[in-house]
Amino acid sequence: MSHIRFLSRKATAAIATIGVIGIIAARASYGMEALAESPKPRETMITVRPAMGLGARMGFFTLRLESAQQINDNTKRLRFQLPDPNSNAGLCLTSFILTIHKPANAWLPVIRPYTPINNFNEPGHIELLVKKYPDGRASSHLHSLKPGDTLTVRPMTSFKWKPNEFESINLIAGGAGITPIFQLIQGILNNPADRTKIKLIFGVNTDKDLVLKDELDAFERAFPDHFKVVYAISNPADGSPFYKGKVTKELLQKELVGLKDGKAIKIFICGPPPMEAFILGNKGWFSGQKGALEELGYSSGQVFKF
Ligand SMILES: Cc1cc2nc3c(=O)[nH]c(=O)nc-3n(C[C@H](O)[C@H](O)[C@H](O)COP(=O)(O)OP(=O)(O)OC[C@H]3O[C@@H](n4cnc5c(N)ncnc54)[C@H](O)[C@@H]3O)c2cc1C
Repeated sequence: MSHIRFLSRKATAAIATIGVIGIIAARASYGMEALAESPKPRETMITVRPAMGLGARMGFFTLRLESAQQINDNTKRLRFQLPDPNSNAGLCLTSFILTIHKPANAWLPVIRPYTPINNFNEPGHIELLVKKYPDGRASSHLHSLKPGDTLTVRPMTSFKWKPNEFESINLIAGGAGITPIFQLIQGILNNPADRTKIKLIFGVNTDKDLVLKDELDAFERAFPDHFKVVYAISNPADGSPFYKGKVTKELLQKELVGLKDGKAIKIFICGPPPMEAFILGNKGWFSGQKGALEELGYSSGQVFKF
């Protein structure tokens, strides 16, 4: 019995390893193609020189942590130096990076996506905003990094943004899910040729979870005709000036802009699993739960989930 169990554990690990390598290779080649094919506006181009080391040939790069800033009790802003201080990171709107590290006692590496949030025009750096989950393998590792430590990453393309493809977009972010949404907002507003109107609904648990609020407020002041934000707090502090409660169907109905059946609209969403299930639905073998957006008449083609 124990022999059979041992063999099956080995087989399982081998299959898992092949699977992970396959996923990395497939996603890596997708990312390469996507980066090569996509139109690359000058302001969203970054050129990362490959690090000379393990993984360089697969498109992985080694970044050095310059500084780590604690934003609230569970979130850090991590600033990494790019290999070339004079170039920017080679990402197009929208992108994320895969981080990879191998815990000492683990067979397989831990690979997770994170979203650069700094201005893509800025040379020499990328910045991540990372929320630490209790026992979270990647987030705990990232939070443990000290200035001078290195991190292996792989750039990847997400939704390929084309300026002015949509007249208006609605963005729905929950908690740490603000990062890809913020990247999109910043990329649009930093491009004077992009006239897309943006409405953001940002839901969090408490007032202190409103990360990037200063930056969002500054965008709203600078681009009052193009960007509006609504903050929703499920457990607000006394006197909190924001919408009180979770993101509900009623709130979506009140705040989302644009026509449900218009082609000129797109909705982007990134949030914790329960929020995404509520808004997008949870359809599977045992559940046929409709999402709030579908109930409000939006079609799945109008929605992109990061
Ligand atoms: C495209 C994309 C971009 C992302 N960008 C960022 C980013 O910029 N910043 C950032 O902080 N995160 C980001 N994430 C989430 C990130 O990739 C990890 O999923 C997250 O950090 C947890 O990984 P972990 O290894 O620490 O936790 P795990 O070891 O995978 O899980 C540990 C525990 O945390 C819980 N947990 C894990 N993820 C979540 C979650 N999202 N909500 C609630 N509980 C959770 C698990 O249920 C488990 O109990 C992004 C995800 C995607 C898909």
